[in-house]
Amino acid sequence: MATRARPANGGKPQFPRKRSTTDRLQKRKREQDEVADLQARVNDLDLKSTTPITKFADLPLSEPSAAGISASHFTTLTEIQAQAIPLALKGKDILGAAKTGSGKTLAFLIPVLEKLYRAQWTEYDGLGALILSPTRELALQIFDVLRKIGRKHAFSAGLVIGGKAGFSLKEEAERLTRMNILVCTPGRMKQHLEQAASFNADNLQILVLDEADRIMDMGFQREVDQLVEHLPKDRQTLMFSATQSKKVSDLARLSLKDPEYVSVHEAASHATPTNLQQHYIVTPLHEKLDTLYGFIKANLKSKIIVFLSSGKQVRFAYESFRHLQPGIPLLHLHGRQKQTARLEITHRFTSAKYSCLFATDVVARGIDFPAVDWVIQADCPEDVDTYIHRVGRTARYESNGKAVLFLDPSEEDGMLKKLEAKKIPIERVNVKENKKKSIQNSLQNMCFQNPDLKYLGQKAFISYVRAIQYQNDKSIFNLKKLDLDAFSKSMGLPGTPQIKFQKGEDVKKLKNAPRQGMSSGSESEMDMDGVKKPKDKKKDQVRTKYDKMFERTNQDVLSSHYSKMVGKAGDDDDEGDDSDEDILAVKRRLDDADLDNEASKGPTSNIKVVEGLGGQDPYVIDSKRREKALKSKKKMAKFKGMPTKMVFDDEGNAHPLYEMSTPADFQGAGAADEQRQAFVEDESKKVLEADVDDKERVRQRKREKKAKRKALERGESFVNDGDEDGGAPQLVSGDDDDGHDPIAFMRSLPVAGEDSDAEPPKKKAKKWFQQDDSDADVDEQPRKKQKSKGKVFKMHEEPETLEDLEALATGLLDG
Ligand SMILES: Nc1ncnc2c1ncn2[C@@H]1O[C@H](COP(=O)(O)OP(=O)(O)OP(=O)(O)O)[C@@H](O)[C@H]1O
Repeated sequence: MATRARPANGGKPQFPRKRSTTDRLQKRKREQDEVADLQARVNDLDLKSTTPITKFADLPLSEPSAAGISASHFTTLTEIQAQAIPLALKGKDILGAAKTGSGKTLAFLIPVLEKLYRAQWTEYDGLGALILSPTRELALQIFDVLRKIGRKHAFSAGLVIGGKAGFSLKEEAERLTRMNILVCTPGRMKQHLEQAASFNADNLQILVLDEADRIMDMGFQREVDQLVEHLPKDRQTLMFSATQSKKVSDLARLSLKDPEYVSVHEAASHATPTNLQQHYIVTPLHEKLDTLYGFIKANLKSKIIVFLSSGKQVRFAYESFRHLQPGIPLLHLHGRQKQTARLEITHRFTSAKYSCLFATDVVARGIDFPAVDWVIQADCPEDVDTYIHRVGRTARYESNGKAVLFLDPSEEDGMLKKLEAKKIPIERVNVKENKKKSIQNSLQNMCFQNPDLKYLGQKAFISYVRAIQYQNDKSIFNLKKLDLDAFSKSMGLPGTPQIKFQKGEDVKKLKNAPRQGMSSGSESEMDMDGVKKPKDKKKDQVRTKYDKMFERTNQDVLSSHYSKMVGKAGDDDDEGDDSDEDILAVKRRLDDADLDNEASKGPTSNIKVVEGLGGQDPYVIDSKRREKALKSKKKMAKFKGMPTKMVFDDEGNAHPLYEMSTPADFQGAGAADEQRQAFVEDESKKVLEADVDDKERVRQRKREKKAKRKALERGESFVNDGDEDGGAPQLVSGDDDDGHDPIAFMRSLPVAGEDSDAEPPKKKAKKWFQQDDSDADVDEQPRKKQKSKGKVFKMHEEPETLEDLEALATGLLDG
């Protein structure tokens, strides 16, 4: 423990000597000289020099920046950095384009720090730099890099990404008034500028748009236009993306002045990194999940991102694969999860060695997960730009990576033409016969046992079909060419869900309307060809007992009978998507609320009569006590007596278990003995069927218990997702905005590297696919060489909640 030395002046406390005015003036003079010298070096920079700058040390940078860069172990400039930084230091507006993973973040962060340093920006000068990112994850990542390289500067920096777990707008605004640099998403920033009176950006020196094409597209159009109105026109503007557009309208919207277009890879033969191997597989839609599962099983010792088209697709794939326990930690990420869950999952995937992350395009752009081996696009991307960004999550900087695109036969021609036109080198491969695995039966089983999973599957199916229907590029996406019945079956669903579409929707608009879901407005509805109604199908198909039982359990979600019964649709959809309500949101409800309603409809006197349920005597409310009793489920249960068992026919109508037939019907149905015989046979068959069912359930429990025992024997912590008695695991969806406990969800997540899902593979996985033309195996490349190079992105001391983030935001950048 450190001890304090006795002061030499006999114990009198010593205070630091107050700096005299002369000292202060001298210090200020020194700083001004330094800045003047720096500015002179910047002015002397020869942009046309034939010997380009290759080292950070050769750039005219301030001491704090140089120290921060060096402490972050960056020494050599990447191409985009070498070209963009000198121009930006000279104050030019820039449109920067370079392949994914080529170091664009530093290309704009260094000029930001330098601009404010040379302007001798202080805490009293307010907001000096604004950096916009299209997603929260990317904003956080940029903020993180800023903290690293800006650690020696004295600027304050903040992260403004909104989210429910964060501060209120007012609290956030108070903190933001003290910030010099803000990294933010456009929507939240616009809110601040409009609603927080104390907050202004009148002094802003520099504006940066990362993933500029995305920020400028119609999804953010309103936010960006309104935000820009609050910014001074005489600022510097930097725009970067791997798929940069030079749209004149965009430049005008941002009032760029003679921007320099820096496109380092424009002349390159390919638009994607050279160290990226790209393949595609033609797999019919109904085999997609099988192919995906087969792929994951064959690559257990890998870090994989699987892109799917919607949050619901992601959740279904994640939940169903989780129950199949492929032997690799599974994670999932989509935009409707709570902020804390998103951060937690990002963090886990970042630090995982082997893991498979199912994700939507929320992580398609900019995110720098270290050492990703594979990017799988299980759902075809909406356009080539999205393709480029998705595959860019691997093969970053100097590391290698592989990408596989799954295409339905109907998508193949259209997509390949588009990829070719944008200089994407992609090769066809086929799945090896012995690596094919059908999981349809397992999924069917799981959906049968777990209505939540089936419900999720139905929603995933609907969201997929809707996404295809609303895709703009009809040369690739054609709903009529997809076998939707087979797709639904492959997901383990009992029938093909019926879907209604809204006319005249635009997919981008829908995608960017987070809380409005996929439908909007009051446009008329139409049924689409190719999506059969379950009823039509039933007629010409022999239905098994399983089909019947599926349909029966289906009633809580799909039958109109139930919607009539409860009168109102109440969706408990965690994703807040009301678009499915017409078909999916019906909840079986016959509770106190109904009784309340009934009571309120009673006679006008103060005696109210509630009809007894199931033909019971009416319950007379003639006193306060009785009225109160009405609100107690327990008391009413006594009054209700024994429940009556009802059965539902195929149309969803309820009947008593045994119904009396009329004498005419009875006589018309044949001799009494024959009827009795038929009845006995029928009932015996049902008992036998139920027996098979029960046995299967018992077998399933035994399997689960065995798995649990084995896991314990191996010394792994076993996460029991199921109920106490070993029943089927239930979905835990607390990660979403549905008010469930997110912690419960997080605990159910496999922990990278030590997960119960993650049985260590017994054998080394073999190559999973073969090349189309030669039948030769595609080499499984060794994992990235880069890992040992010390450039692994770490979020060790990183904030995990918005509170943490904000705590950081209020601090200075010094490390
Ligand atoms: N000069 C450098 N030296 C070494 N590594 C670098 C350098 N510049 C960037 N990197 C590393 O390269 C990786 C990719 O950088 P960055 O995230 O900035 O790429 P990007 O071009 O923005 O990619 P994307 O288009 O996907 O957003 C990061 O891990 C970063 O740390």
